[in-house]
Amino acid sequence: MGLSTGYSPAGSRLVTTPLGAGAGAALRRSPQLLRPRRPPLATVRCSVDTAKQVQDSAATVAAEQKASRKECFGVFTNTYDLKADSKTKSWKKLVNIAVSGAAGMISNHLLFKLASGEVFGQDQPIALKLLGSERSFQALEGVAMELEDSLYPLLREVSIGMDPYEVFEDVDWALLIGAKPRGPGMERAALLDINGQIYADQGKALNAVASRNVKVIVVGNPCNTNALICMKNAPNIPAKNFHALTRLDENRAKCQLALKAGVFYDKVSNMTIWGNHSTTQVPDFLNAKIDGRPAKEVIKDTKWLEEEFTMTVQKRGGVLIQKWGRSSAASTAVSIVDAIRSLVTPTPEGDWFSSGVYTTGNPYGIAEDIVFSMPCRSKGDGDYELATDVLMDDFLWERIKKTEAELLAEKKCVAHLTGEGIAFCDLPEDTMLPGEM
Ligand SMILES: NC(=O)C1=CN([C@@H]2O[C@H](COP(=O)(O)OP(=O)(O)OC[C@H]3O[C@@H](n4cnc5c(N)ncnc54)[C@H](OP(=O)(O)O)[C@@H]3O)[C@@H](O)[C@H]2O)C=CC1
Ligand SMILES: O=C([O-])CC(=O)C(=O)O
Repeated sequence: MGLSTGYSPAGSRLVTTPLGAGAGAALRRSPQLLRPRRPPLATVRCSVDTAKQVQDSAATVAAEQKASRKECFGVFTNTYDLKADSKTKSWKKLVNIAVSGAAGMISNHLLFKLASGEVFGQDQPIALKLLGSERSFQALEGVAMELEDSLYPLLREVSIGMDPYEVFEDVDWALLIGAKPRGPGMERAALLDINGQIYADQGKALNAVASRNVKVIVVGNPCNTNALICMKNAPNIPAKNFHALTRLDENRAKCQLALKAGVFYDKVSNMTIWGNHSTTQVPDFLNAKIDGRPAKEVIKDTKWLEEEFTMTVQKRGGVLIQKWGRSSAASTAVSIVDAIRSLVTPTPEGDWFSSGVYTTGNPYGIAEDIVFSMPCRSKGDGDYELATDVLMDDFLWERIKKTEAELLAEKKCVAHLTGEGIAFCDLPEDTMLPGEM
């Protein structure tokens, strides 16, 4: 970084300031400027590649700088030369990551993990594109200020906005967390409709402007059906690229098996969560292994596995809310990190991980055309294959059918959002999110 530029307190004029003062200038903006009608958005790159400046005409560069700086947050308006950094530090090409619900609880943990390099690696510079709303915009600026103050070397750009068509432009990853929480007395059908609408809009936006190979992880609940809606509204993006987060459930299940077996949790492998991220989910103890041996051989108490273990995992979120008064945020952020890392690093030989993915073409006989948590393996290229070396028995299959029935019913409730006709909502029973009791 050389000369640094920031917003003037007056707003429209760009001023050149000594290095570091750009952030201060951004923070001193008046309240109106802190909440502009149209928020600053990264419709162009935040940064200006100084190597490129040498070749381009001065006028083009000036225009590009003006446009880009206007649309980035605080210190991230500053010029940097990523090419020079890549050379000296062997950094990879910048990865663009969009996060929705970015001012929420989960994001508050996740963003700092992303920026620290623990997710994509210490040689991977990133740009964060944070999606908020009128409701959260000021909070989002607070989040961006904390990111500025953390001085993460790998965090090259931060932009904030309220329009998914602008925030999602060229993104390589979309971590979709924003969703209305289910309030007391609210029907699951109403939640499906409200949040489904959000995910239909965001799917359309991804379809229009994101990288053609964007990987999408849907966290906002009900995450399986939200992921299906998002995917159906993004026909130009491979269906395989959409995931619903069930990694938190997998982590919870591993923890319970480790506790019962008296081992550390890194000894538990092949832990599948089948189905919906709800209380019908199926933590699979038939295929799970402890220290390389079938879990059922190590834990001989079948009653415990079938009843207590299963229920504890299904309802872990609710118990946590009762204790803490809020839903899991830190452990959810950790599980999002795990989910991403499972896609960008090769799966250890013989193991697998759980993710809610599109069922079409699945080898297990699960109904097609839903998003269902299943065992996956990755070569570390962002893609995955479903594991085929999986055992099935009557107990497991019966439970899988129950969670499948729930997802098929959810799908009917949102037919108006997936382009499949008129919605008809007749849920088999009002099952709960893991966080509800
Ligand atoms: N899959 C999983 O394993 C888990 C999923 N979850 C789910 O993740 C989601 C986010 O959780 P968390 O970060 O704790 O929640 P928060 O309430 O802290 O944040 C959620 C964000 O959602 C956005 N939002 C979108 N629409 C609405 C709306 N109509 N009303 C209120 N907020 C809205 C808000 O941002 P903005 O205003 O900017 O849009 C808000 O910041 C929830 O749906 C939760 O159920 C939680 C734990 C585990
Ligand atoms: O229901 C919620 O919001 C929380 C949740 O998904 C979980 O803890 O698994």
